[in-house]
Amino acid sequence: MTTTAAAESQPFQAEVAELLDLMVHSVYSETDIFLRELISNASDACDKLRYEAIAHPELIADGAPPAIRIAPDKAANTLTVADTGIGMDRQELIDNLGTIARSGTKSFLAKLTEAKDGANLIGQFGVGFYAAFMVAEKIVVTSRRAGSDEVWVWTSAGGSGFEIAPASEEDARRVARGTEIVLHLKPDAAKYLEAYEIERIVREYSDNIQFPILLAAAEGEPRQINLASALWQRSKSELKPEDYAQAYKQIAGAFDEPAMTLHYRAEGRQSYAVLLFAPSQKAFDLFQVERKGKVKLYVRRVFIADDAELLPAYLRFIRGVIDSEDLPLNISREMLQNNPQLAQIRKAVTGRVIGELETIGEKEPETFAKIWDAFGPVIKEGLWEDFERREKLLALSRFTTTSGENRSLKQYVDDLKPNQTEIYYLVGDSIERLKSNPKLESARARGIEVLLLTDPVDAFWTSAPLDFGGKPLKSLSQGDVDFGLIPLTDTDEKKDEPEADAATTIALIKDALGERVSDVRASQRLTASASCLVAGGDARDRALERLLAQQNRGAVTKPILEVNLRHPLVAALAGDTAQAKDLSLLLFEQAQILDGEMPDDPAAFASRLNQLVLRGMGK
Ligand SMILES: Nc1ncnc2c1ncn2[C@@H]1O[C@H](COP(=O)(O)OP(=O)(O)OP(=O)(O)O)[C@@H](O)[C@H]1O
Repeated sequence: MTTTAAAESQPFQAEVAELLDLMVHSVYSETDIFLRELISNASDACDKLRYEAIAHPELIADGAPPAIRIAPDKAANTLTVADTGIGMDRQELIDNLGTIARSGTKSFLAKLTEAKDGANLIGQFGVGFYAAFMVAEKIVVTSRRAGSDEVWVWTSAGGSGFEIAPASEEDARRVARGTEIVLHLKPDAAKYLEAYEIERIVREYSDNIQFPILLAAAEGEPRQINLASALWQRSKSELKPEDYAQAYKQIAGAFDEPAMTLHYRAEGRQSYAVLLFAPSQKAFDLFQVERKGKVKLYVRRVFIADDAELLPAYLRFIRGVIDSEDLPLNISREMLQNNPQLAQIRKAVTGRVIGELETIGEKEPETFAKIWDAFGPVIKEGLWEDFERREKLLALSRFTTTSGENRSLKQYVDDLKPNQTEIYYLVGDSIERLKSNPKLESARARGIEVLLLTDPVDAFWTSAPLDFGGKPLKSLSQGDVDFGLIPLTDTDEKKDEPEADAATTIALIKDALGERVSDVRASQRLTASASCLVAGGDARDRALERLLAQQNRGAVTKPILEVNLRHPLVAALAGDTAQAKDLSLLLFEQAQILDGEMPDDPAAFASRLNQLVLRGMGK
């Protein structure tokens, strides 16, 4: 019995209350995961104790090895999961089991509300401990922080809050170190009291937990039901794909299958074991500002840190473990950043990951397409950040182009048109919009492939001068393009239409547009449309400018208006000086709209258009 005299009620943080409400009232098919989450927390707690004990060996002076104990009690209808790990003091119980200290919680909850089966999302987000409320109507957590005399009891039946109280003597005696979690099961969760069910779940989800998991059923001695070895230390030959899949799910807390598994041991100047995975599904927090990595650092099987920046930020979707034989165990988390040995490991492992992705790209294009689909926009951040590996990352990249999907630059270069010396691209918001962009017309008439780039990061990496295989990348909305030497394939291009008089027409338009543009010139890009806007040769691409302007970073420079001298509207302009100003403005505004921009004065645009239409109708 716990003493209730000093019990204190505390409310849950609003997000927790909302989450619990969702868990209790929605029917999730995969309730089994609650056990995985509790075991994973228990294992983390054992990891943390081992780490703290390096500097404070007195914490484990009792000699009790870290372990996890699962005890079903049919008579009491309770399931207990206990560990001899780090434990929690009063404040930690309040903070850790009453709040969710994670950015993105709000948007996650909104998604969870919409989703039919939230289990997958729960896995992505890791609601962790709270998953236990799917099967329990009441949870009692008794915990002793390692080295402390105090033991505290946290009790909650879900709802809006929990109680916190000091433990009774009896409870305190029982919990010598670590955390004991007692689940008072809901009537429909009685199956979790069966030893075979518990064993099944542990085998399925938690076999690779490093610490022994003991099952203490009513009859007989407690027995170990997991393998309790660090999988990454085992040799590849004894492991099956299922073992890896399970290790991935357990290490990453994920539900999907790994799309890439990389397991090796480096020997030489440094020895370390590497077990890394690429998920096949996107994590919800991939684009958060912190861009934190998720590869765990171990030193000789002892967990050291969750995010030791073992890979560059553009590989932050990779999950897994690196276990070093050489780093000092007492390396502080602060020292990790400047450690030269770690820098070497980082460099070598980054190279291996990229190499493995290359191999998958060549040998298993379908798997690679999955990885690229989920993480391409992240990998492309490397084109901007990792100068050293830019060439390799460009070779890895896949693009939607005017010729198809999932095209590599190698394929692009293999299919160059005669006399084509550049790789063309266009940056914009959506593939559909880009496909109808007039700037593609002349390229299309020559069968020239154009990369259609729609990820926000595309505007950035393309702003640096780049080439692939000696062919520079060139934007179709920036500077001059000259397709003159590339033969036409589309005979529709109106080569023999009469051209408007260039000098007069351009002078008229320039005069009409004044300060709106930096220049007006005859276009090489257009065949069917009348006009388009481009950036000057040394100005930023217009898509990047728009993006920066939206974030109030950098002013928008004046564009260049290109006109198609064979277009009847442009031809008409020179012959009708009375209407030249309206027609010029219309050419400018049309071009803005085609780029996804609003004309500066939409009402004036509409009225101008109406007048011209009426005139055309002879009214
Ligand atoms: N058995 C335990 N021993 C010690 N601390 C624990 C234990 N269980 C939970 N905690 C603490 O409570 C926190 C919240 O746990 P919870 O499972 O909700 O999320 P998490 O483990 O941080 O996230 P995730 O589930 O995504 O790994 C943990 O970070 C840990 O600090």
